[in-house]
Amino acid sequence: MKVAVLGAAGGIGQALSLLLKLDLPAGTDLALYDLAPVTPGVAVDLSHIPTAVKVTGFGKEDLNKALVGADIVMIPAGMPRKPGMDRSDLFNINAGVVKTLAEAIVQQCPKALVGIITNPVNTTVAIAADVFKKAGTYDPRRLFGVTTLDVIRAETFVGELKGKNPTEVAVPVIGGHSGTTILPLLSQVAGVSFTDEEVASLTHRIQNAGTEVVEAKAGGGSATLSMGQAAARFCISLIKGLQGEAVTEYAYVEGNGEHARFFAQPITLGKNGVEALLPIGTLSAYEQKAMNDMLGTLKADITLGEEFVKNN
Ligand SMILES: NC(=O)c1ccc[n+]([C@@H]2O[C@H](COP(=O)([O-])OP(=O)(O)OC[C@H]3O[C@@H](n4cnc5c(N)ncnc54)[C@H](O)[C@@H]3O)[C@@H](O)[C@H]2O)c1
Ligand SMILES: O=C(O)C[C@H](O)C(=O)O
Repeated sequence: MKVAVLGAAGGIGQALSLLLKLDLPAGTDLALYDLAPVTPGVAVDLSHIPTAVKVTGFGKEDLNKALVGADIVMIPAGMPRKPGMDRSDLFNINAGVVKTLAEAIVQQCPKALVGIITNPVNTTVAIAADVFKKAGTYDPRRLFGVTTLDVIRAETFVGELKGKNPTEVAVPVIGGHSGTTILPLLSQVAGVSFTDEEVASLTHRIQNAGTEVVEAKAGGGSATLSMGQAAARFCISLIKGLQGEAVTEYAYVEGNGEHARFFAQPITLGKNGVEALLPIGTLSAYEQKAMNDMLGTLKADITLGEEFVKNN
């Protein structure tokens, strides 16, 4: 098994690579790629941790070598937000980053499972999909926008509010990964109930949790450590799926198009990536309205990515 991390020297990339060095199955090759000159050093640093995962660093010129034969590619490459910015403000820089990396994946590992972390996820996933489509290699079962951070945040905040161990709380989060497109389904959380006020304030907090971190870091970037953990959890689930275990996760995937071309929903992972699209279940009136209200934004974000690939 080979896992490549693109953007491996960044805040998320380093946290993710550390967790993968610790948690990947013995014998896995972990390839770290980044434009930053420190990348080979990050790999050497990690390689001193005594696990049976072989870490190799690849510098600027060696993207193809990092990708060749990869089974899974995780992409946290690109600019993070600063206070006052929306995720969509990252489009101008990050669209080109994801397009370049997707084009290299087409050449080196067209069958890899690809997890996109780079923002704006609502749009960058559409970019990767259409680069793959143009090249004739697109398989919607193998491309994921990583929205695990929304799920773990929702679990943390519900656990805090209700005095429960967050590891025992499960919160579905559907839609997309920005502002109101992040839609937690609090009506489906087992074993707890919420007042209308709690639903409104928790929903708002989950939707704005990224901004909470951006503001707290005061210009020093966005979530990196919690995102590293979320991405590692998702990557390990992809690995388990490849090994034949049926694992359920939430991710932003191209499903049946019922709500939008790409939509974060529950999926079962297996040997080919998405093995089954699972239903989102029954929504409360509050959630149904929130979904109706945000679909226009989500669809516009997706169209932006589609147009970018068409025109570049
Ligand atoms: N999906 C999510 O839930 C989620 C959560 C947090 C952050 N993010 C996004 O993840 C991205 C990375 O965030 P970060 O905090 O790690 O940023 P960072 O600036 O710390 O790291 C980004 C890294 O990407 C590298 N990079 C830039 N262009 C590259 C390219 N073409 N090829 C390879 N590497 C390249 C940079 O050299 C840098 O090391 C941002 O776009 C951020 O908005 C997404
Ligand atoms: O908020 C951001 O810009 C980063 C990320 O999307 C997050 O949710 O933390």
